[in-house]
Amino acid sequence: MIDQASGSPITIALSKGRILKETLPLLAQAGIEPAENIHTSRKLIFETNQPGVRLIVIRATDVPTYVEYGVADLGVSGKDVLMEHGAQEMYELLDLNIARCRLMTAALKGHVMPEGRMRVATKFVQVARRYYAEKGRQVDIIKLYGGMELAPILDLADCIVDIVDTGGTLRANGLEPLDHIADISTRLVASRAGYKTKAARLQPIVDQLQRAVSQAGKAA
Ligand SMILES: Nc1ncnc2c1ncn2[C@@H]1O[C@H](COP(=O)(O)OP(=O)(O)OP(=O)(O)O)[C@@H](O)[C@H]1O
Ligand SMILES: O=P(O)(O)OC[C@H]1O[C@H](OP(=O)(O)OP(=O)(O)O)[C@H](O)[C@@H]1O
Repeated sequence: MIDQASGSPITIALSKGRILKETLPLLAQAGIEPAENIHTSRKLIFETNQPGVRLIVIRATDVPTYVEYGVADLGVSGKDVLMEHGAQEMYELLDLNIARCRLMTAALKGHVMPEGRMRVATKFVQVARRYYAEKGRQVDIIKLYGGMELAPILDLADCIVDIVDTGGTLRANGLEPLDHIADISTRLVASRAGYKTKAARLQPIVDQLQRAVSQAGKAA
């Protein structure tokens, strides 16, 4: 029998924002509940009802970094963020099947793409670079941090690489989806090195989350 409270704490890194709202019910279903209200607290680190298990709540784009350096044992991160980060030193343990969306290219309706270099606005710089390199298309990437849909309207870019869910944001701004780059959902990740050393304590949490995901799938 393994004492869950023994040794160093298990730290789970959660992405704040959109993903957090959907992650907390899954964690609760898996038996892990923060000791105080994450939504109203300004704290970044939370003890839980499980001795030796704590949560950190950070920017979505920072989760892979905490996991990669091994200071978080598990992380909850969008596949888009993992693709952009590179995430080579990580295991993808589970598809949590939340915050589902697509990574796509989009442009103003009817926009004629240039023959030569194409201007692409995105926050997914590495993903876009890889995608167009594979297609053999010459591009200039313009890094933005949000509201990518504005770039084609003001002729800052010919197209964008962004998240599309309902398509409502594209439509509202006169854009249309073009190429599908990847299906996106939220993943549970672990650092390769960290997972091996703590596997006996991490695996029960992964198993419980797997059950929670299955139950959520059946309920939907
Ligand atoms: N419209 C959407 N529908 C479903 N999932 C989405 C949507 N937009 C983003 N996501 C997913 O949710 C994750 C977090 O999105 P959110 O908008 O909370 O963060 P962000 O604004 O990208 O992060 P930050 O505030 O740190 O820049 C994304 O990485 C993606 O995986
Ligand atoms: O297809 P839809 O259902 O309209 O969803 C897509 C929008 O959602 C995301 O933006 P978010 O609301 O997270 O804003 P931000 O990326 O500008 O912060 C994404 O960047 C798109 O703009």
